[in-house]
Amino acid sequence: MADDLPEGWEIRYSKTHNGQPYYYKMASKESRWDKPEGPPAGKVRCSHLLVKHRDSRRPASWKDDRITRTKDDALQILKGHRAKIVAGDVTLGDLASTESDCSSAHKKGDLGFFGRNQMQKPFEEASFKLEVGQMSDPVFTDSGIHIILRTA
Ligand SMILES: O=C(N[C@H](Cc1nc2ccccc2[nH]1)C(=O)O)c1cc2ccccc2s1
Repeated sequence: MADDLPEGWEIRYSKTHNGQPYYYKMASKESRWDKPEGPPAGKVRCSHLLVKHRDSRRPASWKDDRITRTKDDALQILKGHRAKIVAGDVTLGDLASTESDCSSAHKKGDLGFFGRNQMQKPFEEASFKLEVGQMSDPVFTDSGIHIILRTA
């Protein structure tokens, strides 16, 4: 699909090879038959670990059908998780698998690629500020409190 090409690339159709599709990058005047790799233009890929609390939009998860912890307790728990990741004791993905209150826990917290206007604004803003490989500070959304890792 041409709508998931990396920044600056476009799909064209060969005039000399039976209309065969090829890929062209205007800036470098590069052309190639195989589809270029890389994040789709304007999108990021992130994983996250979510700790919900009693004021969350949906105070329930695969882990807990009634979440009653306070927002402050959720923040302390999340800071504890973040410290373990920063210390290198565990990866965000592995910790998300057991500790995240988001259903993405079953995919090590991976949310896939997303563009702007797809996630709650605080989550989007934090995600688009991250460099690949960087982890956020705690981010507050209506769902709860997140740490976000940009993976692509
Ligand atoms: O909204 C979701 N899950 C909610 C919690 C939640 N709220 C979020 C807000 C922003 C980003 C991720 C978020 N996850 C739930 O389980 O109550 C999503 C789950 C998944 C799973 C795979 C890919 C995307 C998503 S978005």
